[in-house]
Amino acid sequence: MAIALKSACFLQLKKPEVNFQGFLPSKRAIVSVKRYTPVAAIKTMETVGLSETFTRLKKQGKVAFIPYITAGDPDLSTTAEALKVLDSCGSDIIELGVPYSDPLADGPVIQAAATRSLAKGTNFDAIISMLKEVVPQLSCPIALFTYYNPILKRGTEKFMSTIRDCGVHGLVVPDVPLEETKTLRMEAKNNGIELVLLTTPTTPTNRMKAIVDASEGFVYLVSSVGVTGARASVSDKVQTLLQEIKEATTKPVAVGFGISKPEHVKQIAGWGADGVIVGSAMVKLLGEANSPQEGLKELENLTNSLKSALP
Ligand SMILES: O=P(O)(O)OC[C@@H](O)[C@@H](O)c1c[nH]c2ccccc12
Repeated sequence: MAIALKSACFLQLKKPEVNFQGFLPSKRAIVSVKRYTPVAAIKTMETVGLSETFTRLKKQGKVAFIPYITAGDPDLSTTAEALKVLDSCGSDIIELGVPYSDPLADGPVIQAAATRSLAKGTNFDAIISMLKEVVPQLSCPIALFTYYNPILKRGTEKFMSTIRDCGVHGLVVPDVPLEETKTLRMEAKNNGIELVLLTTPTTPTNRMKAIVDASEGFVYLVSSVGVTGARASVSDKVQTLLQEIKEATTKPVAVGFGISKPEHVKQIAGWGADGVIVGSAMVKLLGEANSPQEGLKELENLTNSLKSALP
């Protein structure tokens, strides 16, 4: 397999000569050059799922870096490149958002990204086709991020088998109430998809315990009330919330909402989080740049600065 290294981080992986399609999604062999290894260590990586990723990181005393970007913003080919940049810069899991017309939990940055993407004609089938091309070139797992309606529209079983077949490992659905997750969890399990559930600062303790019990892959701790969007600081309440969740489960906990600076990342890792999730700050760079190449470069720079702040 020929690899042309474009820059310390931006890696152009040629499509592998060997057709990996014959492997089960989780059994793909992959070649990856990680940016932060002084000597480019070419190694074949097995793309593993979310919980296995956290297990590996924990053994290394590392905290997962989990960026979120909106598919199709500014366009799907840039999304494909962005996934490769994020992977090459050492992201441990990538959350890929399916744009939706009524993103009630999203702030202005991600709402605008979804609007731009939908205006470009991005749809679920096009996202799946892109992922079929790109996922075999990645060394980190993808967690698809969607509101509940696109799943219901397609049918839960069909939705799950479709995302499984393109190599997606995880799924995050922020607006499905716990009481309605039974079918979702069953179909996810039947298709080897890890369904991540979310708990918030206002979730009652008993409900939090039920959520962490049901969550697969990791538990998503929403750091603050309100909608997504970069904040100036991270609430100290997150430290207490993390302690409460860790008393209730041994599952990994990743914190999201508002994280946008190296000091945020350091603080959350210091409070014992197993992962940090950064969305709006990433989406803003990609969607508001003067060109896709400029957006990809800025995405690379922000990823490197946040990733280097993590143990
Ligand atoms: O954008 P932020 O503040 O960095 O938060 C992560 C967030 O983007 C991502 O996980 C996400 C995007 N849309 C959401 C809706 C609900 C919960 C989480 C999300």
